[in-house]
Amino acid sequence: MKKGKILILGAGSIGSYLAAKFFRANYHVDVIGRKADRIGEHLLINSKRYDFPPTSKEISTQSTYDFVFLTCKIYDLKKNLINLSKTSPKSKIIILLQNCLFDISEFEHTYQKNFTSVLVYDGFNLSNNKLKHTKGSGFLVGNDKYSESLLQLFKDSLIETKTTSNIVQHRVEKTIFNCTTNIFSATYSRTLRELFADDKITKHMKNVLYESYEVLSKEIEINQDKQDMWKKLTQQAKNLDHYTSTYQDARENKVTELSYLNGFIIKLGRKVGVATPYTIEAVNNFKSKYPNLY
Ligand SMILES: NC(=O)C1=CN([C@@H]2O[C@H](COP(=O)(O)OP(=O)(O)OC[C@H]3O[C@@H](n4cnc5c(N)ncnc54)[C@H](OP(=O)(O)O)[C@@H]3O)[C@@H](O)[C@H]2O)C=CC1
Ligand SMILES: CC(C)(CO)C(=O)C(=O)O
Repeated sequence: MKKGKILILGAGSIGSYLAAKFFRANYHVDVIGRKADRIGEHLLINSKRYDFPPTSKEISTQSTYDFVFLTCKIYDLKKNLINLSKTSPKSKIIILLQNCLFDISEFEHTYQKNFTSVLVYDGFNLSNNKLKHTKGSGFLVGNDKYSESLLQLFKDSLIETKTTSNIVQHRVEKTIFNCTTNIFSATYSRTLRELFADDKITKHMKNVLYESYEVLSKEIEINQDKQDMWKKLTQQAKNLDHYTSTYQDARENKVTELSYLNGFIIKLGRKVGVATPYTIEAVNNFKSKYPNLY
């Protein structure tokens, strides 16, 4: 007998990974994906073969799920939530996995209010039915009324998780890190190691980190200082032979999430009166290389 019912909306890198892991753990999994048929019946995760659940292009109405995972990009999130509310499958929990800063309460005017979010520290890259998974530190789950059942699901599906009592601080830190590295990785087509090996780029990245920090600290109390944050990022990233997700998107000619990262900082900077010249310069450099992907 199946253990529970799960809907995955977005069969990209993260969605396909979760779908295969949950399916192997004997959950009923429905996958919605525009290009999910490219995966077929088997997904290879780091060359290991997983059966892949049936996929479709439309959400079937009136179903009831234990979990709905929204694994689309942030720019598709609102549209998909509206679509979800129109087709109205019911779910006990709706889980958002997007990077960037967003306010969950923004979505709570939709028909269901049971949102939670998870931060992902591993790296995933899907190409046809092959998924490359680079080990970071797993999935980070906050501490709310949904955590227990979510942790149980991940544990049961052999997905590594960690918990935190303050997911907002982690989200802020991750946003600042992504603002600092991703745009440069894409603009210069470099891995993290290669970025940190270049003094000129490193200086620019540090200025972008400081600016992002200054802007966000006007809105949110950040529990570490910017020098420590820079040191932490440098230690974590300088030896990683990893192309950021933004570079991977740009290489595949896919719209990136940069307008929700650096673009968000520029807009918020204007609102709170903090100048962001280094971020604007980084965005202009990116746009001159990829005019349609911002
Ligand atoms: N990949 C990673 O390592 C990490 C990703 N994240 C975050 O997770 C989120 C998802 O990332 P990722 O999996 O890499 O992104 P992908 O672009 O690989 O996957 C998203 C998928 O959702 C599909 N999609 C969106 N809307 C619909 C819809 N209405 N119907 C059907 N399919 C839809 C997209 O289809 P189409 O291709 O047709 O647009 C795409 O295939 C992002 O916000 C990212 O920041 C966080 C940490 C790590
Ligand atoms: C590079 C990393 C790990 C942090 O900036 C990341 O989250 C990404 O690739 O988007």
